[in-house]
Amino acid sequence: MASILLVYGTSEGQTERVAHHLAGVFTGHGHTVDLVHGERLPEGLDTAEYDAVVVGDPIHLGRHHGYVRAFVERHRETLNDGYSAFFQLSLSAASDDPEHVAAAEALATEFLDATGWHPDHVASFAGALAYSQYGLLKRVLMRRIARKEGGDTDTSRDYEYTDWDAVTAFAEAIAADLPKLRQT
Ligand SMILES: Cc1cc2nc3c(=O)[nH]c(=O)nc-3n(C[C@H](O)[C@H](O)[C@H](O)COP(=O)(O)O)c2cc1C
Repeated sequence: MASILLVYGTSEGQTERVAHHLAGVFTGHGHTVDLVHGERLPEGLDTAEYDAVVVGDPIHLGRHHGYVRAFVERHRETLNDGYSAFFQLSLSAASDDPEHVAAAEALATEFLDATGWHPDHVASFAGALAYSQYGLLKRVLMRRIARKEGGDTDTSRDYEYTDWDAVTAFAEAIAADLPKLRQT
C-alpha cells in the first residue's frame, strides 16, 4: 500500500471531479490518498512523506493557477527526487483540430519547464464548459473561446468533454508503478 498526495487547482470544479476519480482508482487498489485543494494546503505539509505526489490544474486564459505553480515551485526538489505525476485540463484538449490539442500539451510542457519539475507521468485531458456557473462576461468570453475551439456555444446548458476512460488509464498507469516503488 502506498501513500499518495493529490493536490489540485480548480475554478469551476471539473479538475476537482477528475482528482476525485483518480483518488477512487488509487483507493480501489488499496492505496491511501490525501486529496487537497491547492488553496487549502495544510500547514507544514511535507511532500517527502508521501510515496507519490499527483498534481492537477486546468488552463484559464492560457495559464495555470498561481497557487498550483507556487506549490510545485516550493516542493520542486522533493517532487523531482520522488515519484510524481501531473495532469492538466483545458478546452483546447477537446478540440478536433490536432494543432489545438498540441497547443494544450505545449502549455503543460511550458509549465513544467518553467517550474523545473520533471514528473514521471504527464496527461492533458479535455475539461468542461460550465456556462451555468459563469457570470455574463465569463460566459461571453467562454463562448468566444468555444467557438474558436469548435466547442459548444449554446450557453443555456453545460458541457463535459472529459474522457473518463483516459483519466482511468492515467490513474492505472500510476497505480501500476506504485508497488515497484515500495520495493526500491
Ligand atoms: C475564464 C476561463 C478561461 C479559460 N481559458 C482557457 C484557455 O485559455 N485555453 C483552454 O484550452 N481552455 C480554457 N478554459 C477552459 C478550462 O480549462 C476548462 O473549462 C476546465 O474544465 C476548467 O477546469 P475547472 O472546472 O477545474 O476550473 C477556460 C475556462 C474559463 C472559465
